[in-house]
Amino acid sequence: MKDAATRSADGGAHGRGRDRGWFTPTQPPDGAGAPAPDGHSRPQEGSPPPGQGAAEAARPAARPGKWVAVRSVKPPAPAGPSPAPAPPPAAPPSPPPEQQRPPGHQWPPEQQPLAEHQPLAEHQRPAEHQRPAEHQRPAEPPPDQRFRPAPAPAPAAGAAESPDTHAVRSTLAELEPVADKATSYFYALLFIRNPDLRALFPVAMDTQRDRLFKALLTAARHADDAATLTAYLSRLGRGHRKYGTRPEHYPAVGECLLAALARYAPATWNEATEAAWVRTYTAISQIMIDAAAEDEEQSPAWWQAEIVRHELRTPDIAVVTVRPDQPYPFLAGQYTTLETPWWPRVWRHYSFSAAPRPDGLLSFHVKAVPAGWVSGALVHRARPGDVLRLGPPAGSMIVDHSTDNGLLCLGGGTGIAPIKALVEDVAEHGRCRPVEVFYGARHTGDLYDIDTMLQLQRAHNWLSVRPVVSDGPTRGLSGELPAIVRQYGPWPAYDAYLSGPPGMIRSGVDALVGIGIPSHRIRHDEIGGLMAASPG
Ligand SMILES: NC(=O)C1=CN([C@@H]2O[C@H](COP(=O)(O)OP(=O)(O)OC[C@H]3O[C@@H](n4cnc5c(N)ncnc54)[C@H](O)[C@@H]3O)[C@@H](O)[C@H]2O)C=CC1
Repeated sequence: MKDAATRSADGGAHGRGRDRGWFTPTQPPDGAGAPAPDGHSRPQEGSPPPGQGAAEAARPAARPGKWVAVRSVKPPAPAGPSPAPAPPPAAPPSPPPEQQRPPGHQWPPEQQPLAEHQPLAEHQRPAEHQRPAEHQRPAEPPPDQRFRPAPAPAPAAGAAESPDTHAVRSTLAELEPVADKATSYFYALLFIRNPDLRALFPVAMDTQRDRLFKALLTAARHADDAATLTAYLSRLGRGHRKYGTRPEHYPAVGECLLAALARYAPATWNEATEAAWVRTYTAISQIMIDAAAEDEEQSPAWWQAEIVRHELRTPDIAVVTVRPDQPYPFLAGQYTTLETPWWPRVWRHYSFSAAPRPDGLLSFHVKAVPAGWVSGALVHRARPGDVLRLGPPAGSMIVDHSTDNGLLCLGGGTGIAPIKALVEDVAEHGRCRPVEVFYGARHTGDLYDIDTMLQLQRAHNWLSVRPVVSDGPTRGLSGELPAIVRQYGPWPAYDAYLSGPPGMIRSGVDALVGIGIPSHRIRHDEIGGLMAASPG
C-alpha cells in the first residue's frame, strides 16, 4: 500500500510531517506521479502541490492519535479528461445476488447503503467502451438500476442544511445519472492504484460490487444526522475487520472516491466542493477506524465455526447448527455474517434462530434461492465437519426486557428464525408476557418450522402461534400476513417485531402503523438500513 495513513500524534507514523498528518499525499516526494490508470507512472492530474489544495486549506486540525485520510483531487480538465482506467484482470463469473435478509423499510431496495461492505468487485469495466467525454453528459439516462443514490433526506424541521452537506448533496445529484460509470471508475482506480487491496475482495464480484462506493455516498448524504451516521458507520467499521481492512486503506479509498466524483460530477466540482468532500470523508473514515480499533480490543475479527448438525427441512431449506471456536456473545433477534469455504470473502447475513444456549451452539435457517451460491452451498453442499467463518453479531431487533408489553411477531418464510429466538428469549426471562406469532408462508409445505413453533406454544401458555398461508390451500388462516394481522387486535400494549421478505416488512409496517401501533414500537430487520426502527 503506497498511501499509508499517518498518526498525527507522532508526526506521522510513516515519516510524513506533522503538518500533513490529516492529509495523505499520494505523490512521492520526488514529484513522480502515482501510477496512472493505464498503469504507467505520471504526474497526478490536477493534484495541487502540497499545501495548496483547497481541501488541505480547509482541513480540520489533526486529531491526536487518530488515523487520517485523503488527499486532494482536482477534476480533469474539461477539454481532455484522462482515459478511463483499463479494467482489472478478468475474474471468474460473479456469484449472483443473494439476500437472506431484508432491508429496513425506510429504504427502498435501490437506495440501500451497505450494511457490510462486500468488498468490491472484479469487473470494473470502468470506462470500457466509453468515450473520453461521455461522463460529462449528465443528461444521459441512468445506465443501470443497481446504483441509484437515495434522495437527500429533508432536513429536520428547524435544522438548516450545513454548507458541507449542501455541497455533498449537489455532487450526488449531478452524479446520479452517471452513477454506475462513476462506480466502475472508482473500483478500477482503486485496484489499479492499490493492487494489494484486490485481495480483500471476493474473487468474483456480484451485483453488490458497488456496495462500498454506495455506502460512502450514502453516509456522506446523511452527514448532518450525526447520531444515525455514527451508529451506522461504527457498525460498518467493526464489520470491516473481517475483511482485513486496515486504517491505511482508508486514504486510498478516499482518493479514488474523490477522483471518481471529480470526474463524474464536473459541473459541481470545485475547490469548495472538494474541501467539503474531504472533510466529510475524513469524518466518515475516522468513525469507522475508531470503531474498528475499539472493537479490536474486545473481540476477534471473525470466529471459526464447525458445522455440527445439518437438517434438511424441505428440499430447499436447511437448519444449520455450528459450534464456534470461542465464545460468541449475541442477543436473541440479532444476525451475523457468514462465509463458507466455497465462496471465500463472500459474506451473507443470517439471523440466529435460537436464543443464546448454554452449550454455545448457534443455529441458522438457510433457504437455497435460485441464484444464491452461498445459500445453495449451505443447503446442498455443507455437511457436519465443514468450517464456516462468522462475523460479529449485529442488529437491534431485540426484546426490550424493561417493559411488560406483549410481543406481536410477524415471521415470513425463513424470517421466522429470529422470531423463534425472541420467543425463547422471553421464555428464558420467565415473565409471562403475551406473545402472538403470525407465521406466514406461501404454501402449507413451506411452514418448515411449524412443529417447533407449536411445540413452544404447548410449553408456554402466554404464546400463541398462528400459521398463515398466502398462495395455496389451507385449513387455517389464508392471506398475506399484514392483512391477517389487521383482522386481529387491537394491539394497544404490544411491541411489534417483523422479519421476512422486504415486501412483507414494508407492507407489514404500513399495516401496523395503520392500525395504531406507533412506529417507535415497531422493530424489524435493519440490514442495509441507516434508519432502521430504533429500539422502543
Ligand atoms: N434466513 C434468515 O435468517 C432470515 C431471512 N430473512 C428474509 O426472509 C425472507 C424469506 O424468504 P422466503 O422464505 O422465500 O419467504 P416467501 O417469499 O416464501 O414469503 C414468506 C411470507 O411472506 C409473505 N410475503 C412475501 N412477500 C410479501 C409482500 N410483498 N407483502 C406481504 N407479504 C409478503 C408471503 O405471503 C409469505 O407469507 C428472505 O427475504 C430473507 O432474506 C429475514 C430474517 C432472517
